[in-house]
Amino acid sequence: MSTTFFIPSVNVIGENALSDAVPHIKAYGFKHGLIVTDSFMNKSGAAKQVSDLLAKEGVKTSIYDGTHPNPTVTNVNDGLKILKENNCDFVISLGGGSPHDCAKGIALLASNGGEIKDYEGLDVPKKPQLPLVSINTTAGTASEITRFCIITDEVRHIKMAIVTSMVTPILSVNDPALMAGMPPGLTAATGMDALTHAVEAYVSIAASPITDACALKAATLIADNLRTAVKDGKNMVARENMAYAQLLAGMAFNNASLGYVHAMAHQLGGFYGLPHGVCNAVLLPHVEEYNAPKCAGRLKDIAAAMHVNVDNMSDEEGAKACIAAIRALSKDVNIPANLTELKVKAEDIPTLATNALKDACAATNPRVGNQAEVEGIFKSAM
Ligand SMILES: NC(=O)c1ccc[n+]([C@@H]2O[C@H](COP(=O)([O-])OP(=O)(O)OC[C@H]3O[C@@H](n4cnc5c(N)ncnc54)[C@H](O)[C@@H]3O)[C@@H](O)[C@H]2O)c1
Ligand SMILES: CCCCCCO
Ligand SMILES: [Fe+2]
Ligand SMILES: [Zn+2]
Repeated sequence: MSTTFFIPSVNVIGENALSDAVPHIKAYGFKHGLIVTDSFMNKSGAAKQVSDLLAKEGVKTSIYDGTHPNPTVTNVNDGLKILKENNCDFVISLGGGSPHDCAKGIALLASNGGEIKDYEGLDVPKKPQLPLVSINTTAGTASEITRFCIITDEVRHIKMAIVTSMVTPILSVNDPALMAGMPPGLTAATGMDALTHAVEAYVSIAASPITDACALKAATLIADNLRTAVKDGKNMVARENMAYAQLLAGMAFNNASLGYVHAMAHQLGGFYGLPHGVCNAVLLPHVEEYNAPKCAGRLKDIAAAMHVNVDNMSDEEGAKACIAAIRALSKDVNIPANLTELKVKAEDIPTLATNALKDACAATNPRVGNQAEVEGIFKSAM
């Protein structure tokens, strides 16, 4: 059976990526872009920096800066209104995963019409979204390159996964200078989200030689650079390596998908509005302990990529060493120790587990669990 490898056709990464991306954007010939961002990125002046760069090339911009962390259906509808009022012919997302996903929702409705919930699930939209240029400022969700769009339905308190190549941006920008201002907690959470993407993609039943290469390199770069990026956010070598790491991890999961960590983390995000990366980091060791009987050798490979000496270890020992390395990294970057610290309530676990088993990410987990087992994993993380 063949595999398909989805990524944007143009991806500008590293020092000066933002200014180096401008000629690519100009070449598309767009006239008026909607910048989709959040209030922090607007107040910090980043949105003005982007609009000024484009204005110099004769490209007009309008701004929607109402994106919430875990963007909502209302965010998408509010942004779409501004896009239509200004007759925008393309969309620019500026920020982390939340503005990227909000922008995907806006761009998708601009070309396909209807409501965002109409597109929940796999490959529903018939037409590509309005062209999207994604400028990334966290490292990261890799939403700036993926075919996933996660929108919170604030009425049903669930996160809808819209999975379609029709939401893939045409151009992604990863400039470490836009990431240098991330506080240590955000650097740690988004870095552990990227590690989760690499690990889940590598143990996924849909892994391929291409996604494996991306996942292992991502794990190495994260092991080598995340601690430094958290301790010294102005270390631009660490910031640039984390930008590459999260992009590689995104290339992996965009094509191998994910597993129970994300399926369960999405429920915590939808139910409690908890930060995505933190939920993943707390759940990751517990899910991989559950998965280990089915993918010990794969976890041993991840341990080796994270510079653990597994030469004389069995697969089972290597898997244990991998989970220990993940826990050590999590601790070193001050990720909360458990779900209790995140104020998750034990009485919610049955609902969280039911919804996690329905999440699109669950389908590629290497071990197939049932309600009781997934409840057990949540309980072990409390
Ligand atoms: N579509 C996908 O492929 C995909 C993958 C993983 C996660 N996600 C989604 O991404 C969202 C999480 O995104 P995130 O973790 O990037 O965070 P985020 O976009 O929610 O941003 C979190 C906070 O950090 C701030 N911030 C962003 N960049 C900053 C910077 N450079 N300096 C200082 N502050 C900055 C934002 O203003 C915001 O207040 C979740 O909704 C999750 O579901 C999507
Ligand atoms: C299959 C849905 C993938 C969602 C991206 C990570 O939040
Ligand atoms: Fe996710
Ligand atoms: Zn993620």
